[in-house]
Amino acid sequence: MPQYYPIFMDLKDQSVLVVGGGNVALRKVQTLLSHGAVVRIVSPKVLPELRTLVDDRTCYWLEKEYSPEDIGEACLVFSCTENEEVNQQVSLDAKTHYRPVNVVDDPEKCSFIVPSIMERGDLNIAVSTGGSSPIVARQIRQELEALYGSEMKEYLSLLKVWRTKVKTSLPPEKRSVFWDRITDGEVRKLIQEDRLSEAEGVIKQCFLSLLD
Ligand SMILES: C[C@@]1(CC(=O)O)c2cc3[nH]c(cc4nc(cc5[nH]c(cc(n2)[C@H]1CCC(=O)O)[C@@](C)(CC(=O)O)[C@@H]5CCC(=O)O)C(CC(=O)O)=C4CCC(=O)O)c(CCC(=O)O)c3CC(=O)O
Ligand SMILES: NC(=O)C1=CN([C@@H]2O[C@H](COP(=O)(O)OP(=O)(O)OC[C@H]3O[C@@H](n4cnc5c(N)ncnc54)[C@H](O)[C@@H]3O)[C@@H](O)[C@H]2O)C=CC1
Repeated sequence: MPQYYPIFMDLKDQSVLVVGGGNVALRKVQTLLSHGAVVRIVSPKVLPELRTLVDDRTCYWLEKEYSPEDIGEACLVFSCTENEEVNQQVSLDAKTHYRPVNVVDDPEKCSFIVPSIMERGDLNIAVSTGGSSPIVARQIRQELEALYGSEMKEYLSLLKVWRTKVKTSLPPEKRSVFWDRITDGEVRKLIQEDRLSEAEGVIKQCFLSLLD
């Protein structure tokens, strides 16, 4: 089988359906909410943690068993029940409506699977083992978290600001000299050591040295 095709999807204000209200549903709902999705849970029961999110109006809960019309406007569908028949039905209905679907315990019924993710500001790393071992995906994510610390947030936002300036002020051949120098490790290290103004100084000096 070919590998899954990874994409980064904008879920802000998009409707997402989660069928089931157990631990797996909770994990998926938390990640979906932190990415701005409008989450609808369909389940006769939900865990207290999900109940709190519903009470706080962070997501919606339809207190009932799943039925096909629940697919509604959902741009993504997650089936997180322990009932294989229900999971099979959700998968079929979603596919009939051409909606991407994730079924927790059966990659065969999935049209997409969820990676292990880490975020540091604009840095977003997603790790997948294609379903071979979610635990290994988690471990690799944890190794990457140790490698890329909180400095990445500041580092990337600084580079983003300079990118616009550099694009308009330097010719292409000088731009690559600039970026090679700025990303050679020194600036990131200074930010790591909380020496932000020195980091900015290195960037500024390099920029000025390349201006005609
Ligand atoms: C195929 C996939 C479908 C999907 O869910 O999209 C799938 C399937 C299954 N997972 C199972 C078990 C566990 N999964 C986790 C955790 C995560 N599982 C995630 C993704 C995926 N899981 C997709 C493939 C990802 C890939 O590898 O590419 C993560 C990355 C993302 C997320 O779910 O949000 C998230 C880590 C987040 C993080 O911490 O970074 C833990 C807890 C842990 O270890 O922390 C347990 C043990 C808990 C327990 O068993 O109680 C089982 C049961 C059989 C088994 O035990 O193996 C199946 C079914 C099967 O394999 O048939
Ligand atoms: N992909 C993954 O990461 C993992 C998958 N699993 C598997 O995923 C399944 C779910 O795991 P948990 O959340 O721990 O189970 P759980 O038993 O805590 O939750 C199942 C939920 O489904 C709901 N449900 C049952 N019938 C329904 C219906 N007809 N319509 C709507 N909702 C319905 C229940 O009310 C309950 O809230 C299990 O089969 C488990 O083996 C387990 C661990 C990890």
